Amino acid sequence: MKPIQVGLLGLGTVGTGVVRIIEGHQEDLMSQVGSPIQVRKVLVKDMRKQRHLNIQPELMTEDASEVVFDPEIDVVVEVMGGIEPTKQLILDALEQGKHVVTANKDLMALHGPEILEKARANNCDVFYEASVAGGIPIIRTLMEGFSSDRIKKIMGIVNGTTNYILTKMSQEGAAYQDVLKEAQALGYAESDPTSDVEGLDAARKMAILATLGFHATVGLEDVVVKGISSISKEDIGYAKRLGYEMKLLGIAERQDDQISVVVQPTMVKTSHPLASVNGVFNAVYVYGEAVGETMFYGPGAGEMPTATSVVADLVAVVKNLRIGVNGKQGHHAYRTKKLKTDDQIHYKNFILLDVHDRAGVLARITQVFAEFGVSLESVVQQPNPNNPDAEIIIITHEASQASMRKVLDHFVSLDVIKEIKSAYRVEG
Ligand SMILES: NC(=O)C1=CN([C@@H]2O[C@H](COP(=O)(O)OP(=O)(O)OC[C@H]3O[C@@H](n4cnc5c(N)ncnc54)[C@H](OP(=O)(O)O)[C@@H]3O)[C@@H](O)[C@H]2O)C=CC1
Ligand SMILES: N[C@@H](CC=O)C(=O)O
Ligand code: NA
Repeated sequence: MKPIQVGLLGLGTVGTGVVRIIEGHQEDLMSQVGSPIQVRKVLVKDMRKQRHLNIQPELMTEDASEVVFDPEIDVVVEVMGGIEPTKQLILDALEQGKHVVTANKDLMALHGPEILEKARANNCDVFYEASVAGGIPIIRTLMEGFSSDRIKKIMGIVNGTTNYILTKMSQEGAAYQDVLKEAQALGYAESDPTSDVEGLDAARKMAILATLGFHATVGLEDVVVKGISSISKEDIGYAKRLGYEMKLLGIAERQDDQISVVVQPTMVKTSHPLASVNGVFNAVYVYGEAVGETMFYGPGAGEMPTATSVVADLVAVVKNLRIGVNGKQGHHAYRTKKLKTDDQIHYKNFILLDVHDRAGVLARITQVFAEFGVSLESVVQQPNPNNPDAEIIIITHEASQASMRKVLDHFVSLDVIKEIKSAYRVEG
């Protein structure tokens, strides 16, 4: 059978893994799809750059048109990242009737609907398994494995870089900046690592997962985002002492036809399976009305895990080619999106207050919670040898986001409170 010709856009961390898997697993791949898979052309930015694998120099190009307009190329694998010129290259490839596999969550979260529409119009596949949770087959799981269920909640640790940083801070007391540098050296971080640490990368992934899970187009603008850069060692220490782990959690919830999607540092009870997801590992917890609780775990970034998902998508394209069903996936986002308002979003909260140590303080504080209808699970006042004042740690029962905001706003002007030191969502 005629070899399948692949054009690669990018030969960085993921692209290198893709070439290694195509070459190293060729026999198995061929047995599954019925023909050899060959890399025909590879786009890079700088051909003089030293590469970590042996690749014939004549396969490399700095001219994207040699990939997207080559009539011999059947599938374009996009692992270069970014929005432009990447988006235009993908649209051009689809226009040429080429199928596309991409690892690009930035692009799929922002322009997924346009790209998928173009693919349908040209009877082409666009697969993007590697874009969320690197090596975990979560996109295929939501699209196919849970097609019969109605998903109510998706909670994910979907950014390897931040999970790596938080784990090292929690387990080794490591300094934030040092661990970030390590994550960059290991190829986990994005070219602009602020998108990892400020939660944007996770937000893009949650937009993709929520779109697939709830069948409504969730855009990046619908995700409320907070990153990890303001988490202190002290916060992590408090979390541990109270029986929680600090995680950057993406949480997408649906109640009837209303949804909410957030990414924020969250204190996760140590008994919850997400609390023990450490290092660069990712996990996605999915709760379905019929199936109940499920969780998917694996490496969320890195050369070979991410390339595994990319090449699996490539195999899916070729299998579709064999049976002539490319571009026939149908619409996944068939529902109208309705977002919850702040008073419809409920969760437990952790609050750490620095207060004046005098009579009546606790009563004043609990009065504010009562005023806004927030019920408390526990209130602990503890001396701090480094602090002449007192620290009060509060865990609330589930309360609406709107009420909690009012409580915190009120605290700012309450004379007995010196500082709201931290406030986090609590799960589990
Ligand atoms: N790294 C990871 O663990 C994961 C990454 N992803 C996604 O995969 C994609 C690739 O990531 P990664 O491999 O880490 O990125 P790298 O930065 O390591 O590699 C990017 C590659 O694309 C090439 N490239 C970038 N821009 C251009 C351009 N304008 N023209 C030509 N070539 C270009 C670069 O060329 P040159 O080598 O010459 O500089 C390089 O080979 C991104 O979308 C990322 O978000 C998804 C999951 C995990
Ligand atoms: N920078 C990302 C890479 C994978 O998507 C991460 O750290 O998870
Ligand atoms: Na995946």
